[in-house]
Amino acid sequence: MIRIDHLFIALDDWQMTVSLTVKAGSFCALIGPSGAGKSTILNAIAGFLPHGSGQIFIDGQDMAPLAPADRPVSMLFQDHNLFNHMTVAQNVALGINPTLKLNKQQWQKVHDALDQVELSGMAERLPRALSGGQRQRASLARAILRERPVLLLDEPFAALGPALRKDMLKLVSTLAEKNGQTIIMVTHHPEDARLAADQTALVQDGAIAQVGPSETFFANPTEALKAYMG
Ligand SMILES: Nc1ncnc2c1ncn2[C@@H]1O[C@H](COP(=O)(O)OP(=O)(O)OP(=O)(O)O)[C@@H](O)[C@H]1O
Repeated sequence: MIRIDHLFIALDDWQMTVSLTVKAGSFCALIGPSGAGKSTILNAIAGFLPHGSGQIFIDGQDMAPLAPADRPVSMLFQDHNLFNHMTVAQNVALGINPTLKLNKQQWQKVHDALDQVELSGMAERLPRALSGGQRQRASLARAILRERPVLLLDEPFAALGPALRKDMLKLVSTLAEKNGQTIIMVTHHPEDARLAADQTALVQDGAIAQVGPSETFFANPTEALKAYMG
């Protein structure tokens, strides 16, 4: 379980205070206007942002003393996930060992992960020889391979067309379920939340304006959600 408890963050003159609980193994979508603080929440969980008061717990463990690399978290961004000078397999292998010194068994894991995202035929290609969707699948393979209990997705499929985005959402949900991972995903598409998320939270002006199970969330909109949805 992820528990964010009265987390306070100040960035210049912008401030945010957030509390949010995400059940272990579930999928939470963060929606909301630009600049509301969605990415800031993910960055705080990943340890990229120092925070003031408040706490973040993952499976009961306080994240405060842990450096980003030691947190039980993998993060996937909209782009810039892959190194252009490395092959797809090498990029995925970074998830196991940043020095790329892998034994035979570990390389097998890399190829198994590529298999899971249906990229096994492209292991030796450079990222530039992949489509946008294939690149995101390679990034996803690396995130899965790291076997961290929490997967943070920051608009990972925003650049993809609607059909491909839907496919990627299904893929990420299926793989996370199989691997028992908890997901928090930032999206600008409420339909993505409806489709894939167990729980949705509306982030607005540095606070959670509405949160609940996705099936009832959109059926019972607050004024804030009505305004966001237009
Ligand atoms: N390093 C920083 N220094 C100062 N202010 C920042 C910094 N990073 C973000 N902010 C501000 O914090 C606020 C929240 O930003 P954040 O990126 O979390 O929003 P968001 O909801 O993810 O927006 P978007 O949907 O546009 O990506 C914004 O007002 C932004 O300008």
